[in-house]
Amino acid sequence: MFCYISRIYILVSLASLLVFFGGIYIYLGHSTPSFRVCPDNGWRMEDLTMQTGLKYAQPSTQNGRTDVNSVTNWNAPLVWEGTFDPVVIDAIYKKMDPRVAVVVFAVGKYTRFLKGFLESGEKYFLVDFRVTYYIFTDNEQDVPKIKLGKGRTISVVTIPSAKRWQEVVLGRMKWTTITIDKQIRNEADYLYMMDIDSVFHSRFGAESLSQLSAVLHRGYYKNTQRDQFPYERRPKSKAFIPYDEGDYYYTAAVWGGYLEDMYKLVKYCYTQSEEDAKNEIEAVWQEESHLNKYLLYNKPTKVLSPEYLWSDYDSIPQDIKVVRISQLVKNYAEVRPNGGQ
Ligand SMILES: CC(=O)N[C@H]1[C@@H](OP(=O)(O)OP(=O)(O)OC[C@H]2O[C@@H](n3ccc(=O)[nH]c3=O)[C@H](O)[C@@H]2O)O[C@H](CO)[C@H](O)[C@@H]1O
Ligand SMILES: [Mn+2]
Repeated sequence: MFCYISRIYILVSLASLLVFFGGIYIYLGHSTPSFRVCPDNGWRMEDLTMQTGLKYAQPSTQNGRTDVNSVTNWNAPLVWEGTFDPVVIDAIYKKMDPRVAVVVFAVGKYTRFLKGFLESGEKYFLVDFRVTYYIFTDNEQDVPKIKLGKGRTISVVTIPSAKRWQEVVLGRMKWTTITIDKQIRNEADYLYMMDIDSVFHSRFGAESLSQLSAVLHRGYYKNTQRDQFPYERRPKSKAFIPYDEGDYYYTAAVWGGYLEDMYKLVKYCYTQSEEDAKNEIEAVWQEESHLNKYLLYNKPTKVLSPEYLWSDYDSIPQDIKVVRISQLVKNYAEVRPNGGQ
């Protein structure tokens, strides 16, 4: 009898242990990427909690931006200056203290852009957050020594040189996929992909963080009909989008999200472009075409206005109240290994 009870007791104990640890395993985010937990402090991503006693302006249901739309037709925020309060946003996201990876490529002559990008990034990009710049380059010696803020680091990844710029821009998908698997997965909660030929001019903060955030391309955000978007139109390519479909045209120069969601998307762009290469076709705007295809059928959870990537080539219209980061004017023919466009 005693023996029988103790056997039941052991079985029940084992079962409860299983349930307990199973629960912790699921809680720690091993089930779905959107349930990730910051490993350092156990804070769940996108828990919109805030400390008590914070002082900030009362939000209004009546006043806000009226000159632009600040919500998509799938009810995701469309972020413009004036649609968020940085005090509230920072309070929410600082509680989690996420680790943010920024992946940039500086291959060939593009190392000249590193200094301006990094120095301005230290002034304006997610200030007071933990940031690691992953610099993929074929020339480690040309990575400048920049004074970084607390909790911010640089990690250099050496990759081969390239003969064609198209090879570099598409290669970003391949090398990022490989390096997330090898290294970044254990070091970051969010990941951004960015062009290096840009300079930050103003706050680019935690309001940009979400499961998947994409930026409206400055050239097509206002009056362009969907059949005029520069999507890939040849059915032979994996990036093909028919003329009567499309939401927006997104830039491939700034995009970000949860590490695992970004991994899935970067890998998608990589494998789709590999398929295209097998079929002897290259999408019209390389990875940007594949990115736009993905985001049409897998909607981003935040859409960022062109404030989050403007260009020094263009004048600034009324609805762009602040330029947060801008592409530099460059001599394409001089800076690219196989010349211009
Ligand atoms: C504003 C915008 O929409 N930018 C996109 C547009 O780029 P851009 O015309 O701005 O292309 P780009 O010359 O800046 O190339 C994209 C990035 O690749 C890297 N790079 C490129 C060439 C090279 O020799 N070495 C090197 O390191 C570097 O990080 C650069 O910023 O079209 C490209 C693909 O056609 C990409 O989709 C860019 O994201
Ligand atoms: Mn660029």
